This record gives sequence, structure tokens and C-alpha cells, in this order.
Amino acid sequence: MSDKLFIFDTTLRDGEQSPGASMTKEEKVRIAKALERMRVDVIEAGFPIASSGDFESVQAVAREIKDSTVCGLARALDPDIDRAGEALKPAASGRIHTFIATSPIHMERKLRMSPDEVVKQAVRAVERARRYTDDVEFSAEDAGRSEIDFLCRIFEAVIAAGATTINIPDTVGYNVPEQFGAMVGRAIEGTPNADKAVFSVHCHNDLGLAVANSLSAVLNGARQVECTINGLGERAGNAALEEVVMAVRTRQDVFPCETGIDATQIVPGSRLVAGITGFSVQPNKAIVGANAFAHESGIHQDGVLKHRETYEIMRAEDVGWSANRMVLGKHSGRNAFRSRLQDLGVAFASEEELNAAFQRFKTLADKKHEIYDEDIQALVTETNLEHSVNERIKLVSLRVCSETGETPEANVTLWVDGEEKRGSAPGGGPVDAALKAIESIVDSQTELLLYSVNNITTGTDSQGEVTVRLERGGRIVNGQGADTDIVIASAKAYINALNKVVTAAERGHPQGPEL
Ligand SMILES: CC(=O)SCCNC(=O)CCNC(=O)[C@H](O)C(C)(C)COP(=O)(O)OP(=O)(O)OC[C@H]1O[C@@H](n2cnc3c(N)ncnc32)[C@H](O)[C@@H]1OP(=O)(O)O
Ligand SMILES: CC(C)C(=O)C(=O)O
Repeated sequence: MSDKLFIFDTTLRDGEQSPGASMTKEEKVRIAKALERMRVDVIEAGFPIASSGDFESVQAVAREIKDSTVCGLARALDPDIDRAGEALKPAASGRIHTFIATSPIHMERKLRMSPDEVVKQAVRAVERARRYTDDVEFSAEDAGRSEIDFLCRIFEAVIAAGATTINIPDTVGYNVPEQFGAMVGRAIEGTPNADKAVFSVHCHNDLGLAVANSLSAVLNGARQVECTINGLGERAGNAALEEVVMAVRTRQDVFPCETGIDATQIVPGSRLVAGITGFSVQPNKAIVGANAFAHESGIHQDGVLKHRETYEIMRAEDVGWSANRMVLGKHSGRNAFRSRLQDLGVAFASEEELNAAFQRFKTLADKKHEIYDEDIQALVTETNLEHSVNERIKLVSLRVCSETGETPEANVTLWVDGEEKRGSAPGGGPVDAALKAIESIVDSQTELLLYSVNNITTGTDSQGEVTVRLERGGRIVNGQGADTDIVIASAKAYINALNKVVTAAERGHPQGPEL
């Protein structure tokens, strides 16, 4: 049977140490509940001595959370430990996490204490914490730059004093995987009473190695990993929970342990943390980035469509995404294009028609980053209408009055099937008035899905290119129009789209407008 790997989340404590990521008590409780749903084993909710706000947050989380252990951080000082013990009183299961630095540089230059004094203070802190709870964690801060014999000495002493978890932090992100893993292995081996505690690691990401170091430690006997959602944390952050959990789960052939995490809660949790902290997730971030399960390249799309595992080592749904995403863009191929058309219920009479639509799609993709379903639907209609749009409606003239404080009014003259027709309408703005004036003549019963304007050139005399997207009876068309006068460009685009709707109707689409 595989060992349990405990997941200790410190988003609310170390994560909050990211400059700019402070959270309110209510926000911390919301995140803690998300972590509980994820079935995180330990939630480090804060550092109670740091402020009354932090104390109250730890207390509130302790009150609300029932299924995960709630932890509070404390220096190896009596007042810190008492404050943490007090904050954790309401917890169904509470842990005090006390720490003191063990590296020569920290002991000499920061604490100004001798190694003997550090051991004595660590033991005293653990003993005091045990007055409040049986669940006491001891961290050797800057263990990554500490001497192994000293680590073994202090670990033996604190375990004897009652520590049940021993944490080995790479506080400054200095370690590299092979060496860190070996160090953790030696620490476990060299601590005579190591079997009485769970060994843990807490890695920082200064060299981008936090997850790799944590996993290397797991391979060398660590059975708790401290991590944060989205890798939030002091400086470059901590090991990302989602990466650690999914690496262990995906590579069960490598790791001799399993977490109890409900991975489907990972993406919702990531979004919640990003939303609350304002630290957005980069699109190419593993597991939780928007592109983590997106495929745009034709060769990859083709492979995934034929057999998902050709290019996916995890299932998007397993970490809380709705499904993998085929992004249609300029790198996509015919197979992905055909598959999307099938999803949209579009069938082509011949391979030639499909090829023509695909060529149009590639031309569009050169101009646009991502192609949406509506773009494809419009493109398909246009492929069917190629070279044959019947210009039954033509713009003869357009006049729009627009004045400060007055409602704009448009007067339009159109040729409709060779007959001159006039219309007028007020509108919310000059473009709105112009399109309403056109509708007062044609009554197309279409729905406007999109209106967008781009400058073709720069400067106030530049041409504006307007795109109008209309829908009628399930058929979608795009109309384009260009002019230095943006209102006229809009009218041209609208009429262009209407002519496509009419032509589509003539081609046997029964709902086409009678003009
Ligand atoms: C690696 C980590 O992430 S550790 C956690 C880091 N997080 C934080 O520091 C956030 C919260 N911190 C705070 O709010 C404050 O720093 C407090 C409340 C903890 C302490 O504030 P102050 O009393 O004003 O002390 P200050 O922060 O200036 O200095 C830290 C003091 O603690 C001492 N100290 C640091 N770590 C420890 C420790 N683990 N055990 C005992 N003493 C320690 C330092 O030597 C220094 O002592 P000195 O004042 O005698 O020189
Ligand atoms: C308190 C300890 C675990 C810590 O945050 C660190 O060393 O980075």
C-alpha cells in the first residue's frame, strides 16, 4: 500500500507574505473553505502574533473549518506560542507550527545566538506548544543552508520534546533537487527518533525549483509538502500545490505515496485565490493556466482528436476544467476545423466547399488571435455565398444630425430591388440612429450580435472599418464596410450583412426576409 503524502497549504500564511497579497478575515475564511473542499490536510491560516487581524483570521478559520487541521505559526518565543494556542482554541483539530533558524548565517547574524542556545529555545518552544495541542510542528528555518549534523541534533531534541512533524524548509530557494533530496534523506536517517515524526518540506521558488525540490524530497522520505495555491508566497513564491499534487498523482509509477486531495477542486480554488489576491495566473501556468489544456497546433489537435493521450498526460476535467479546449487559430489544421464544424452542426456538401471555408478561416486567422464559433459560422455562410452576394439593397445617401444635448436623428435613402425608399429614425447615438433608419425601411428581423470598429490607418482622417454580425433563423453573417466617416462605414457594413442574409434566404433558407 502506498504511503499518505500530507498536503499542508500555506496560502493564507506564506502566500499572504507576497507583497500586495493581503487578505481580509472574510477572504481567508472563503479560501480556507475552498481548501477544506479540496481536502487539504493542514491549512496554515496565519501568524497570530503578527497582528490582531491575523489573530482573528486564524481564530475565524479555526471556528469554521471542521475537516482539515488548522495551523498557526509562532516563533520559538513564549508570547508567539501562547497567542497561537489562543487563536486555535476553537479548532476541531489545531496545530502549532513553531520555528527557529538553524543555518550558521541566520544564527550568527540574525538571531545572534549560539547553536546550543538555538537548540534550547527550540525545545522550550515545542514543550510550550504541547501545552495547547498534541499536534506540534517544528521548522528549522533556512535548513537548506544548515549543517546536516546540527539539523539531526536539533530534530532529535525537538521530537523528544513532543514535535510530531519536522519541517525542512529551503527558506531562500537555494537548493537544487538532487542535493536537496539527498539532504532530506540524510536528515531522516541521521535522526535517531525520526520514526516518531512526519518529515516535511517547505520550498521557495527563487530558482524556479520549489516543486522539483519538494518532489525530490518526497522521493527521499518526506511525507508532508508545504505549498500554496498558484505558487503564491514570499518573493518568488512557494511550491505550487496543484503541481505537486498532480505530479504525484500522474506519476504513480515514480512516487511511492498518494495525497488525499480532491483534484477537481483545484481550478475553482486557483480562481478564487487569483480573484481575491489580484495575482492573476499566467496563461501557460501548469495545471491552472488558461492554456494548460488548450491546443492550437494542427498536428496536436489532430492527435488529440484521434486519441486524447497523444498530447495530454492529465484530463482537464480531473483538475476542475470543463474540458480540454481546441483553440482555432492560424496553427490549426483541417481536422480540427472539421471537428469544430461538426460540433456546430455545420455540414458541407463537398470537400471543395470545406476547403474553401478552410482557406477563408486561415486568412481570418492571420488577422485574428483566436477564432470564435460565431466567426466560423459567419465564415461558413460566406463560403456558401462566395462571389454571389446579391446586392438587393444599396445605400444612396445618409444624413445624421448629432448635436450636444439633442437626440441624434438619421435620414437614409436606399435602393431596394431597384426602388428608392426613404426612412428616418432617432437613436442613442449617430450609428444607432443610422442603423435604425435602415431598419425602418427593410424590417429585416435580424439580431445584431456584434458591432466593432477598427482603424485601418492612424490619424483622425483614417478609414474606419466596421464589422457587423447579424443572426436570423440560426444563420449568422458578418458584414464589412469602410469609410473615413464612421457612421457611413457602419451603414455600409450593416447593408452588406443584410444583403448576405437576403442572398442566404434566396438560396432556399425559408426564413429569409422578404424585401
Ligand atoms: C521564513 C518565514 O517566512 S518566517 C515568517 C515571516 N513572517 C513574518 O515575519 C510576518 C509577520 N511578522 C511580524 O508581524 C513581525 O515581524 C513580528 C510581530 C513577528 C515581530 O515583530 P517585532 O517584534 O517588531 O520584531 P522584528 O520583526 O523587527 O524582528 C524579529 C525579531 O524576532 C527574532 N526572531 C526571528 N525569528 C525568530 C524565531 N524563529 N524565534 C525567536 N526569535 C526570532 C529576530 O531575531 C528579531 O529579534 P530582535 O528584535 O531581538 O532583534
Ligand atoms: C516558517 C518557515 C516554514 C518558512 O516559512 C520558511 O522557512 O520559508
